[in-house]
Amino acid sequence: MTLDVRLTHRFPGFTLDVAFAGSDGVTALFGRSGSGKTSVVQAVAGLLRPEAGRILLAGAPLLDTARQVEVPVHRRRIGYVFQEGRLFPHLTVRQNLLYGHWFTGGGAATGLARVVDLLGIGALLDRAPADLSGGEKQRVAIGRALLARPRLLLMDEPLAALDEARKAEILPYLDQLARDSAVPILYVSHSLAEVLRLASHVVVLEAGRVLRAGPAAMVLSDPGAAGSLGPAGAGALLEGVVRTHTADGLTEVGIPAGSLLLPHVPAAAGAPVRLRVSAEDVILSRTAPVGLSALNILPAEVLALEPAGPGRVLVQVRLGPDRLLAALTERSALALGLVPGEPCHVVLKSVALAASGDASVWIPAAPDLSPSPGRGGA
Ligand SMILES: Nc1ncnc2c1ncn2[C@@H]1O[C@H](COP(=O)(O)OP(=O)(O)OP(=O)(O)O)[C@@H](O)[C@H]1O
Repeated sequence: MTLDVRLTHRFPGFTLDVAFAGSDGVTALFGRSGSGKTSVVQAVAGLLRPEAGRILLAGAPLLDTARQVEVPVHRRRIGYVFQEGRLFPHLTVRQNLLYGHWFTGGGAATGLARVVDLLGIGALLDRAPADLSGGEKQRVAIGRALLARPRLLLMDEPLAALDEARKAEILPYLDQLARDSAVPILYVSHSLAEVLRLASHVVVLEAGRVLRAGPAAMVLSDPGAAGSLGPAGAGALLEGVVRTHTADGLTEVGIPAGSLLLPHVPAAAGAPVRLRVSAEDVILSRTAPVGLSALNILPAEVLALEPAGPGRVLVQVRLGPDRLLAALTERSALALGLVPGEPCHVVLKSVALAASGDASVWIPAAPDLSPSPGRGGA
């Protein structure tokens, strides 16, 4: 099921002008505070009527201002999960979960059992919302949205109100949801860690416009998106498979360009993993380096060089079918004589696990984009 969004809208001092297509799985809307993420989500939900635009879900219009089509909010069958759960305080968890059903007339028993299992909320069914932790409330809110049998789930910073421990508690459920549920998700976040873990597609918004959009790995390794992703954010997202665990406590992970050694990854051989390399953790060499302590050295090819602030360049290289960014000083790039098309070697100082097919695997934190101080200055 695809989502196709094209809209323009003016607020005083801010113009939203975006066009992008979502994908199956999770499409992340990523960008600084005030870049327009919530406005886009509200337009898709039908809570904001854009001045002009067309929004298609699975080819059918939710909105088409040129043809005066506007499907009312309650007919869109879109689930919306907000920052804080917004459960009905006077209803139990079970009643909250079934609330959406009363409108859609779905097969309550089977749907409830599946959603309760997916989100691990079986023990909470008879409790009142006041007796739940923040993470549990969010899981119930997600369950309620799913039980209304939505065609699309909108999640606007669903973890933003939670502390790190609660985020870590709920992320595996979101992972599972992204993998198991047939419902596509439009996920708003300015946390790169969440985006890297969950998203198959990323739309980077900047000042009301789409800066870059595409598969997560392409956007992360695109020098044009680096300014919005932050200095430690850009780099590469590599899909790999656990090959073996070595006797000295490392894990060998196969990626299309070869294999990488990581600190022990607690996942079985054959498990898919998503790896994250920050552009700051990549060294380039023209010749195969010798006598280095780094474990991960792979042949690559220079694709492009982009200025990245005073005295800095971002070098995009091809690593097998993958792309990767290296942040270098201009001086190093000149000294190395890096030009597009030339072979080189990448030395990876650090590789982090961004996600694992095994939801129980510990995921190290990736840097977040801190919200900028004021709104409207985007
Ligand atoms: N109802 C409104 N009236 C006037 N301006 C608005 C309104 N809603 C949003 N804006 C402005 O539109 C811009 C985008 O806001 P929006 O909430 O969509 O951004 P965002 O990327 O979701 O931000 P955040 O991450 O802080 O939630 C901001 O400048 C905001 O002040």
